[in-house]
Amino acid sequence: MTTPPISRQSRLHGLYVITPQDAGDTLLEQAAAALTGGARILQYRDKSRDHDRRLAQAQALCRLCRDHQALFIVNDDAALAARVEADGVHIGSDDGDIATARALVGPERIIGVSCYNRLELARRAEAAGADYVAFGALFPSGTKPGAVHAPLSLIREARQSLAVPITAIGGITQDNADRVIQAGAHMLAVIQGVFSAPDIRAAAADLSARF
Ligand SMILES: Cc1ncc(COP(=O)(O)OP(=O)(O)O)c(N)n1
Ligand SMILES: Cc1ncsc1CCOP(=O)(O)O
Ligand SMILES: [Mg+2]
Repeated sequence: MTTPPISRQSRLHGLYVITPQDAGDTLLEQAAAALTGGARILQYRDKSRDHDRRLAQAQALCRLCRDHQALFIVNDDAALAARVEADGVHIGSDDGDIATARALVGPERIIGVSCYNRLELARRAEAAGADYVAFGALFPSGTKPGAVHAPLSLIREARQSLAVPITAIGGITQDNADRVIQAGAHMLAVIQGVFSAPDIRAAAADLSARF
């Protein structure tokens, strides 16, 4: 009897790093450091409209994640996720609906959905086929200063009422990570707390060790 393959969905746990917009030529080097440190999931988040560059960077990051046995998620763009054969896509309220994303990425890939500070959005996302939900910003975020605030109590409440894995995002650092995990988050999504650290690999290793 052959062992069934481990699903992507079962790997939604641990440090989830998101690439910084300003990485420039060092994008791959920075991503490699975070993955070497232990990040289990990496999201390509690029708000530019440079299609060719986005495609090339997504392809390169996808290969890098495969080499590190990490999941690769594309932000906002389900068509790009499908094109580069990423493990999934992350969508928010401006990025189309779950049914459209599912039609683009197919039944097996991961769809993550931003639910901000609203549990009812998460319940609806779960019912519509989301594979994980994200709440935040838990703490003030230098990357997204205008992000709506989600309290830690929401993570606790969500953990009791949802079946899908929960990601926390927004201002997560080595100083507050333990509280977020204790509240019930399966994943910590982090940009500056890893990529603005003096030693990216060490910051990722420290945060990964909290799980
Ligand atoms: C893991 C994760 N959680 C939340 C977000 C935010 O998504 P969205 O609300 O669509 O905002 P942008 O990131 O697109 O500016 C995310 N990207 N990843
Ligand atoms: C994309 C996003 N959505 C809510 S906060 C945030 C930014 C997270 O970045 P950081 O970890 O630097 O606060
Ligand atoms: Mg988005």
